[in-house]
Amino acid sequence: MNHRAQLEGLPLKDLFQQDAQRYPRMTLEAAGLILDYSRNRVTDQTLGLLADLARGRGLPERVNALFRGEQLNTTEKRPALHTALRQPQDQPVQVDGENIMPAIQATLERMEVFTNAVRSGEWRGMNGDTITDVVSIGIGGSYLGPLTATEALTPFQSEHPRCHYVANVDGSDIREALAGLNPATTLFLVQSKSFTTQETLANARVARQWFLDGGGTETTVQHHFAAVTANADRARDFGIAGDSIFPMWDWVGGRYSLWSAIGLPVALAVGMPRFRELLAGAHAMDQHFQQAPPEQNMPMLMGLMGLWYMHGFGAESQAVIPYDHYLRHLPEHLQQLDMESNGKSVCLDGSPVSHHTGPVIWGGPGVNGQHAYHQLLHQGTRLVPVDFILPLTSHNPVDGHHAMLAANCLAQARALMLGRTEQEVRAAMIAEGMAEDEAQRLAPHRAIPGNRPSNLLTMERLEPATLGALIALYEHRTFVQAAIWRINPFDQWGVELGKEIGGQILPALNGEPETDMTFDSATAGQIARFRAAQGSASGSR
Ligand SMILES: O=P(O)(O)OC[C@H]1O[C@](O)(CO)[C@@H](O)[C@@H]1O
Repeated sequence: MNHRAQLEGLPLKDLFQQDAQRYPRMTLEAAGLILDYSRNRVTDQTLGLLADLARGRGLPERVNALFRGEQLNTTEKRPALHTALRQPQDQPVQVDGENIMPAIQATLERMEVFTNAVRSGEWRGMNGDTITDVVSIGIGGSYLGPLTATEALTPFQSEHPRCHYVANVDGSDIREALAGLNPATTLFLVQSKSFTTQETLANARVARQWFLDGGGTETTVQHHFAAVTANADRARDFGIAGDSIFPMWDWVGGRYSLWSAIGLPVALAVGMPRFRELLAGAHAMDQHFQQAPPEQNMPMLMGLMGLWYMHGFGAESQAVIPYDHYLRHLPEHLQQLDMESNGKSVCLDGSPVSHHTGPVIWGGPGVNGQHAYHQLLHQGTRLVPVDFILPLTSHNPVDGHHAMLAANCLAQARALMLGRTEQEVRAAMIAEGMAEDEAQRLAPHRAIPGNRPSNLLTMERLEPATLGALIALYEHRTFVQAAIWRINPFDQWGVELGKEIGGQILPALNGEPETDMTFDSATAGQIARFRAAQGSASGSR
């Protein structure tokens, strides 16, 4: 009998009954985070087999290669050095024979000067006013990481500047963001590694026009626009002063760029010392990832158990459910991080993979989800492994709320694990006075299979360092799975085709006469429908 089949006969609740030490043994602490992985369908033997798999696949060597800056992004011939952005200056990292640490430190220092100037009120707007609001314009990795971190660190934010985010090329997004803002006291950060992203440039142009319409001039644009980009020439062409352009580098992937100057809105919101704590927390997780053996390595264990569920039990998704209001954007960030990284069908050598790759990542804040999708987690036909995340203390200890929140979180993990048999349900209903035949009829509906796995990640308090460690943990978890599958987690060619076709459709929607593209009948039909709607909308205005 194979190991997976053996586990079928060993439900989680029995594993707990047989072994009083299961919880302490399957609890691991690193970088301020505590992972309780005892409610997973694993035994010591499973974990040993998974660790053997990791070693057999050369995972520890791949991790060292990542940190050394080897060109792991083989299709774009680049290293992926987000870890260098958060490591101490005295440890050199070479890219093309050059130590990149001085450039990273110089950028952090420039961020510090800029952040201090804006936060202290020394940086003045066009009329000599201090900056009250910062609007970050960017999308994908130039948006989700900073948004997640800014929200997560709300308790550490000063009153000013307030941070706003615009990502979507939907007029409603920017219109809502600008409503109520004063052009004289607003600073825009145009965040784009490439400075070619259509959505970001379209929003930046609207912001610029809004500023000019609000009394700004081509000269005072300099006081109100800064950029973070690896393409400084294009930012300068947009009219942003060289002093206000912060660099990024080819060796930082968009979805791993929170730690670079893309984190500037976070630094503006919480101050540079807090931003440095975020980096330090991520670095602590990096060290753990590099140094701990697979059996005691948090990102490796999480990544390997994820593989176990996908390949052993057919799991297609992974839920991430933070029981913390301030972490409500984390699932969105992890969605991009994991799905843009590991949504791949070929191995590093170009051959097709022989199995599924990245799971669908989804989730939302607990307790809200309990009243929405948890029903499927408990009684649906699919196995969905869950990561619960719970800070042990609250920034807002309102009237016993935090104990209620924690009770719900622990209850979900326990209920998923225990379930309730038909027999138990029937006996309980009869004990409450229900007629036997009615209890018999209802029992299958009310029985809950249980044996559903979850991790519980806790931390003393959600603060910059623990947040840094948490996000780095998921970055490395993603890397672990990619390394075992031998896929490239650092490119994203799949998003290009949509961008290209969007570029062909836009002129047709705008009715540009030179459009000679022929489209399939569905696309052509929808273009005609869209154009007709614009015609009738302009007629009715
Ligand atoms: O920072 P940029 O170059 O504007 O790119 C934004 C995002 O677009 C993508 O290339 C594709 O969605 C992401 O990887 C990236 O984070």
